[in-house]
Amino acid sequence: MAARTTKSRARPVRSPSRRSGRGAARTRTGSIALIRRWWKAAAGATATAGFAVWVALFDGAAALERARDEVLRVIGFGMLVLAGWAVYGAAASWRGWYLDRRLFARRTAGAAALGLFVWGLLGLNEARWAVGTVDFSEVSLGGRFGQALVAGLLGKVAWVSLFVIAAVLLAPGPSRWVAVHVPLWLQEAWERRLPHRAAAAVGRWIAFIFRRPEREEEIVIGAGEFVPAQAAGPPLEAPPVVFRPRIEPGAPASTVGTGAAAAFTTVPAEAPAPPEPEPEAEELPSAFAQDAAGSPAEPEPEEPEQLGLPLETRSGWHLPAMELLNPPQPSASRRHDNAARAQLIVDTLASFGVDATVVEINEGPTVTQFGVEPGWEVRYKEVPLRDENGKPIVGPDGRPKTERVEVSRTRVRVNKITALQNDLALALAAPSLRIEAPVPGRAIVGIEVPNDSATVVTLRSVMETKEFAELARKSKLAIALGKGVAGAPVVADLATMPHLLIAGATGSGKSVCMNAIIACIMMNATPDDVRFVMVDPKRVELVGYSGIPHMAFSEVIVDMDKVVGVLQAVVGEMEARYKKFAELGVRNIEGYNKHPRTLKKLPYWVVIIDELADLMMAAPFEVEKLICRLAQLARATGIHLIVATQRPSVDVVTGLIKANFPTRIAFAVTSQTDSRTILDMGGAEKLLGRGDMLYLPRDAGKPIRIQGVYLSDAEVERLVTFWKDDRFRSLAPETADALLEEALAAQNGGEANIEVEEDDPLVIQARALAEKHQRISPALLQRRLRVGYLKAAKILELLEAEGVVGPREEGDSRRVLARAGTDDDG
Ligand SMILES: Nc1ncnc2c1ncn2[C@@H]1O[C@H](COP(=O)(O)OP(=O)(O)OP(=O)(O)O)[C@@H](O)[C@H]1O
Repeated sequence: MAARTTKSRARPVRSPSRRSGRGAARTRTGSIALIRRWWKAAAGATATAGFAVWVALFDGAAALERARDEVLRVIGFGMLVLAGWAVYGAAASWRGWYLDRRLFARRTAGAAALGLFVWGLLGLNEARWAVGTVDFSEVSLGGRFGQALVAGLLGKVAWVSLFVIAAVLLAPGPSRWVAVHVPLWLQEAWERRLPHRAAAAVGRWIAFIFRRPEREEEIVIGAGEFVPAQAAGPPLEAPPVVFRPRIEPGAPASTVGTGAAAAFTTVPAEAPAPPEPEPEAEELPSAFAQDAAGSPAEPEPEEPEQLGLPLETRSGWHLPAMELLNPPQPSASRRHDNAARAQLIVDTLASFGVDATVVEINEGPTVTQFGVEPGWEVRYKEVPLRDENGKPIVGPDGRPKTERVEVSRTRVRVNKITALQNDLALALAAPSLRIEAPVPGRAIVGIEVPNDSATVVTLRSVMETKEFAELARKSKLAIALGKGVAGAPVVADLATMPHLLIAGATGSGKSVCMNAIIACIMMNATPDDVRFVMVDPKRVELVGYSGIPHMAFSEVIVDMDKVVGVLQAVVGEMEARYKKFAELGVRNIEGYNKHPRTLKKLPYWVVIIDELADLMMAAPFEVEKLICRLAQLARATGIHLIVATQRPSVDVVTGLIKANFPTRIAFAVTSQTDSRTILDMGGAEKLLGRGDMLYLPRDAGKPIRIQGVYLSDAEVERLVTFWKDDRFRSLAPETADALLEEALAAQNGGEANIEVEEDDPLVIQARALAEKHQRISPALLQRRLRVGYLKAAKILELLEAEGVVGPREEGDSRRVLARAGTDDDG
């Protein structure tokens, strides 16, 4: 302050010289001021002009657009949230909400959470809109910020939590109500099995999408002729639909009955087509017909590989190409409506008070399996309604009002469904129906309903599947059996079976099955790998194979006299193999073939007997003994038996034979007893014939239903021609005929040693038998006198010498000459 006073006092002091030149100085100062003013005016004018030019050149609209786009890109329509918050802030200050600090804090936090939740919701929405240069499909309606709010799983969890927080803070009352009631709703939904059903439906839907095998082209047997090939039909059924009864099965008895009857009238069930006559062998589909009309003799292998196996083996053998077999043909479209049949099944069950739903439909080549899930058996009770004083409430009609209350809830028993088998067959108008309860490994009951037309499963269609290819790579004895009820291929390894018993009524498909097994092996194994021993008493089925290099003995055995010798020869081979194994210290054929000291690999032997009943008639004791011996011991030596019979009675398929053949195939049989004889359980009597079979694998508790593969005679012929080709002549391995001759000689030698005296008690009994019969045969003596074939033949020779019986006639039987009996048992 003092300094400022000093300064102001000092200012008036001026130099005398300055005072003296005041006029000139004033003139100079005025011109400088003028220059300065001009300069300022010029600068101002220049700046104004520059600004005017800049304004003239500047594109304000574009800049604004850029700014708007940038804002939209970053916050998107989240600006609405910002606006909402601003409105909330204005309202809070206007209304003085901030005065109640706790309420204000809660509401503010709630508004913030709600705003962020809405912003996240916008961030989830990647709309196909664009504003200016902003594409919302890239940045979302919530802009980048909205997108960031819901990024990743954690972001989404946090976003959902924001909603909960907002709801709790802004609406605590309703939130509490929801929190109390939602668990109750969930509990009820759980009790009604809604989540289970939803999960099952989703699971089935996924399974339906991913599991369904590709529709293979197939051939269809139509009404007496093969239906011409058609393009693949419509999808078998819509994605999983659960069929529920249209009537209430759990309702009190009174509601069932009229309800069921009413429901049946509306079911648009289609009447199944009338049974179609058997196709004639000549009337084969296009591919088959081509064969009949003289197909090219033998197609040259085009593919270098088949099933991943080299077509040419090291020893010079060639394996036949797949083209030798008939290609799969497209299947015909079905006329039946599976959805209607499923509805009919649940309605029929419901009409008998059985609650069930069809949860799965599997259409196979011959039958369609409806997977039925048993429902609940609910018991109700009528309880009188009472007012708050405990008095019964009376209705307008004067009767006490009642309420229906659930008393108990139990699962429907499976045998309630199986007991309705005939009623279901009636409702579906199905010729026969089989129920598999439960389907192994599944929580459903399988109701198998025949299709209106069967589809032929060609051998090639199963051999070309990856299941078969995988097995064939591991085993030379891989077999394509057919397709299951859901159309999945079924393959098996004969080496692990290790023996197979096939039984079924005549015309059910046994021979086709055996031919398919043989063909399958012939397609994949050379004579160095596998050899066949074939016994065909019927002289029709297997004789066509004679001459192929796979035969262990050069002929197919048709003569019953040789059967015992053949079986003994096979036993001899088995024993010889065991000796070889012992020398090398190995335990089985695999060990022997891999052993470094093995000079020549041993081939597998497959012994095929077409009619066991004929063998058992000819020499029951020897045949049973030898077959059981082989079945028990031959497996390790690589000898496997396939035995077929059309007489599945206990005298043919004896307990001993059954015990030694754990793997069995039952074709259609006439009675449940026959089915029990083969499989130890019923079911085969319900089969439809023509390749429809039940396959009981070794360790399985239950058989699998399969439509067996079909092999035409022309295919067999082509295969046989292939293997009989001259180019293989030099390679043909030695047969084991010497072994057979040795066995037969031993059998004959044994015959020479059998002494039969005239006063032998057996001869006396034979004479007594002759008195009772008009004809007599060795088989009769074998059965009645319990002797072997050779002894029986010797006794008959003695009786012939005595003139009691005549000479041997057709079928080994002899006429009784000494006197005429009463019955014709021979
Ligand atoms: N897998 C199959 N697919 C379609 N049709 C088949 C199948 N198997 C057999 N068939 C039909 O059934 C008919 C009889 O079959 P097959 O000759 O194999 O019966 P079988 O049981 O051996 O009779 P038999 O004991 O009298 O010899 C065949 O001609 C064929 O038309």
